[in-house]
Amino acid sequence: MAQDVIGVIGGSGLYEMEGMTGIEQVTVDTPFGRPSDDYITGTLDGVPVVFLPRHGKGHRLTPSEVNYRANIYGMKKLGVTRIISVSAVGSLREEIVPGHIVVPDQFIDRTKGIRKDTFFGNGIVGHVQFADPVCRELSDHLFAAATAQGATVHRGGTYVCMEGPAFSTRAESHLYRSFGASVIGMTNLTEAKLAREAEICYGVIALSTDYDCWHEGHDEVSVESVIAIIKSNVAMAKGIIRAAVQRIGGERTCPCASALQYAVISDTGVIPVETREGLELILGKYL
Ligand SMILES: CSC[C@H]1O[C@H](OP(=O)(O)O)[C@H](O)[C@@H]1O
Ligand SMILES: Nc1ncnc2[nH]cnc12
Repeated sequence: MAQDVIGVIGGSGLYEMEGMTGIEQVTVDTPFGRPSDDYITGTLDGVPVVFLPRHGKGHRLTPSEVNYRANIYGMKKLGVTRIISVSAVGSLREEIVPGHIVVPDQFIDRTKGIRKDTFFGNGIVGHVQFADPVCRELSDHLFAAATAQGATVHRGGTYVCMEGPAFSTRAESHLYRSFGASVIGMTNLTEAKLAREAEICYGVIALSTDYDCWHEGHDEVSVESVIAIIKSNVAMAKGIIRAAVQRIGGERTCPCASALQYAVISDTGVIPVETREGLELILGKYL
């Protein structure tokens, strides 16, 4: 596939991407195991796109079970340089009404170390910069695309990434509000870290589906209420993706493209052969 492929990771409620043409279902093997599902490759209004449902078709994988490393590695293998993540989130702020879109620019990590969130280890140590965890350029395009589609869009905001799968306690929900966080979900931080290590730009279209459990005037979050909001907004979300892929493209000038340049601290001589081979696609040019 030609360069400059856009990856779309569909979250809860988004298991396929309508409107793609020339589609192929591609099974990808990775040194990190199997991705959530086969990738769907093709074009969306002429733009090369690769689609992957994060939880697998039929929503088979919990947020902790998703093999994020395989998912991101597979995207890299298919030539993806930018990933649009589409996700459902709970709102932690009054003004982020269910049905609104948020394009977050920060994360707080409340995962529990169960998931693998780095390509490093097994004899190679590296530390990428992550102060700005999403790609600013890509996020600007996502904001513009969502606005052009008529959505109410909040630019920036902090996404709390919890482990799940149970939703938060009320005390936790209030705690996250006191942090100044905007939204809560269970997946995006892990993807953002791995995308950064794979030098892939990462940006998020988050659909606010509920007020979690802090809001006295609203029922606490349930799967039923989340799915109801997703269903009534899925056309808008797909419209935003279509509009976004038209805006994105060309040479990358952001720091994401060279995130690994100064990241590796290990002496190249000590890196085991199998580790080196497994990371050739991601790190080969630096080793
Ligand atoms: C169905 S509610 C909880 C579920 O929804 C979000 O999924 P995603 O981020 O893949 O859109 C959240 O992270 C949980 O996995
Ligand atoms: N309230 C919430 N907490 C965590 N993940 C969510 N996804 C959608 N709503 C959520």
